[in-house]
Amino acid sequence: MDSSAIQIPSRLPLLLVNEGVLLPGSSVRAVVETSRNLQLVRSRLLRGTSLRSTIIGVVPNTRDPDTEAQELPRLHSLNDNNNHHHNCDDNSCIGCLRPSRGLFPPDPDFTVNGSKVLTAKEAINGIINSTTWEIFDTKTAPNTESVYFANTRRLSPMRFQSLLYPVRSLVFILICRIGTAGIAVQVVGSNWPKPHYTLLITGLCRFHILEVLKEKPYPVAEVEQLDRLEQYTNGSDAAGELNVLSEQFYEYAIQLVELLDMSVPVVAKLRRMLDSLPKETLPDILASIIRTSANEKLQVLDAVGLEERFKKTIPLLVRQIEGLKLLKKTRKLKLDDEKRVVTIRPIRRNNSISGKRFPLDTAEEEEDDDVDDIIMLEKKIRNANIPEQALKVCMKEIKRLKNMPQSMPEFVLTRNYLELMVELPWKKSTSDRLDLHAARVLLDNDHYAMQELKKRVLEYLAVRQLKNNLKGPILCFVGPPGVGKTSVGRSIAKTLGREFHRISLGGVSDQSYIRGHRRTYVGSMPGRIINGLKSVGVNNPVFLLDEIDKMGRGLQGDPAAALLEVLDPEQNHSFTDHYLNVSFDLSQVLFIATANTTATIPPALLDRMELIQVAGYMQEDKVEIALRHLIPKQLDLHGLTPHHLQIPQETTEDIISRYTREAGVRSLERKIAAICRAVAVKVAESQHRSAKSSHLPWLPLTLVVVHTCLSNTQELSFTVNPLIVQLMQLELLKARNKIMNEAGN
Ligand SMILES: Nc1ncnc2c1ncn2[C@@H]1O[C@H](COP(=O)(O)OP(=O)(O)OP(=O)(O)O)[C@@H](O)[C@H]1O
Repeated sequence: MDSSAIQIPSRLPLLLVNEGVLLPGSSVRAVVETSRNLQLVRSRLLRGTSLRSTIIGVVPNTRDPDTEAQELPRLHSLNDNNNHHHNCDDNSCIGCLRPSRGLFPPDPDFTVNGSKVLTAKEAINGIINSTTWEIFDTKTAPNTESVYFANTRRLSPMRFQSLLYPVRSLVFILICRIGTAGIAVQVVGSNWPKPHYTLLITGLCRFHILEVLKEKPYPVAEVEQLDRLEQYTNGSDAAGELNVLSEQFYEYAIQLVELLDMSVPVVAKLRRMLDSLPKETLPDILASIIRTSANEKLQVLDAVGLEERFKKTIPLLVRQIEGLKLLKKTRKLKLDDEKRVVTIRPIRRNNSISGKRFPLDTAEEEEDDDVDDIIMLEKKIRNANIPEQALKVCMKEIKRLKNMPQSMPEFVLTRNYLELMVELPWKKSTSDRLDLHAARVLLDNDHYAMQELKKRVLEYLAVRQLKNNLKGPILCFVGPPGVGKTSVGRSIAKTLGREFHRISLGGVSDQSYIRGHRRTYVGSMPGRIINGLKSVGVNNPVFLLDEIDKMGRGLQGDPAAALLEVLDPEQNHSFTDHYLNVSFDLSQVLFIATANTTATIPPALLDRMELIQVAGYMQEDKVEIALRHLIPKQLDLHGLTPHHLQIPQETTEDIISRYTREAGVRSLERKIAAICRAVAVKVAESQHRSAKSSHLPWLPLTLVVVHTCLSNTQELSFTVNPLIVQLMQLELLKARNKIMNEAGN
């Protein structure tokens, strides 16, 4: 920005900023939430209509008081006698430099000259170096009139010295009165958590406060614009040195840019700026770009003289260049080390991958890892036995992935898709164990009764044994809840030695549940069939489509229609999931469906299935099922053994007749589980005692217990290990009484 062309108003409203330093030619965001600053935004920036009204003076390192009642920090402490920060009786002391930037509290980190008492020479050198200090003769004339050298920057060093030498007992006070005039290019307001504005301000030029005109509702000051071109070009003495400095600075700036990655747009822009902008503006711009502390920026801001500004920024620039060089070197060493150690990863960067390098941060490392990952993924795809058509699609996607920046959301989507493709069991299957005799034994062991169903299942298995690739009917078990339809499905998988996967269809009303979403959807996923195949890891599992009669039909398509394709042996060898978008052969999958009724199954679906009715059980069947299957199963599930709990046949009958009313045995199983839980608690409590009293003989004790674990308080009899009885205090009492009575009789 050519500051010579800028003419700022002579009166500027002041924005007091405690954090951040705005340098001419750069932009900062400032949060405005204090009283005077808020007033400035509201009455000046938001109301003003002209371009001039958007120009404000930004005074750095100055805290605006929270309320208007509090006093404004001194922006211009010309008449301050008390600022002398120590009582100096030393005759050799001609003055003190207060290391504050003039405003309160003093900034302890500001160490231009330190807070020490200066010798005359030091003081003069200090003053000559800085063009922004004020000199007070505190003893002779402590008032504003005494500010004789207020605007010292215009004085040549020689003249300055001659003015200083005759003066004794001076106090030098460094006052921050340099600010940056800036244009507020954006104002964003919010009321949460409290009213505040965020301003985006672009710096125009430095200014110098001459006088604060008013303090309320916001400070306005008479200012003098500082950055003017004639200041740079005039003064032929300095021009030679200035030229050298500016050339030197330019070279360093070029060096810095060369260390950065030109493919990053901001860097390319900076490179162009270096050539097109007047060299005088570069220190400010670069100081705001490179890594500098707030204090360093303040020092650059204070350096009104161009020579001084170059001198202040060159070391900062050099420091940044050295830092970048070191970073590059260490990164290179690290890469070399990796190459040496990991010999199995010879290709670190595929030529076809457009390398986007960000040497300033860790992006490069991350990207390298990513490139490795993609190469690994490609390898996995090639080894995954994927059919030709699907492989083509995968390779196309891999190609896209390589050219895609990893920050793109699609990168993750494509990667997930490819990982699914790798994981799918395209050609992986288990070999069937088709031994009819063993199958019969297994089915009998797992399930009592169900003769009709078992017969049909065995027939089905027999046909499969004879004809291996049977495009068989889909079995559908229909019967009331809890009659063992699901568990027979599981047994069939076990008999065949296949993986088992249950897909619950109850309440499903969206066809994407079966067939997946198209990948264009946000959060798209494959359907349950493909998901199931991925989780079992083989292409010939037993899929149990549970509750097929309870599918709904919603706005998102009919899931039953999607199932038609899945269940039709003529079609399902090329089932296409929307997410996958390539066909998958489902012909090896054994589908079994279950339903409570056929009334709600769509006819087209019904037509594709062979129905096997499973009737409800009689009381005797239930007792047998409980004794043979449910009680041992529940004991096992609760970590109990018959040593802990025995439920006699009469009790089981009692539970069935008094506590359950159902066609199946699910409720019966729940009651048995409730009893097991109650006993399990006692067993757990007795564990520490059991070690001591394990020698106790088993007593065949019939105990009458009122089991609260059952829903009402009918009396049931169980045979429980006396060890547990000991802990069931109430019950124990009753048991003792009973034994006593029996003994008495
Ligand atoms: N004949 C049987 N032999 C052994 N256990 C059985 C028998 N019938 C049912 N069960 C048991 O009953 C419980 C419930 O069975 P399952 O969940 O298979 O019922 P379902 O008919 O699928 O019910 P729903 O229609 O509600 O899904 C299971 O623990 C199962 O082992």
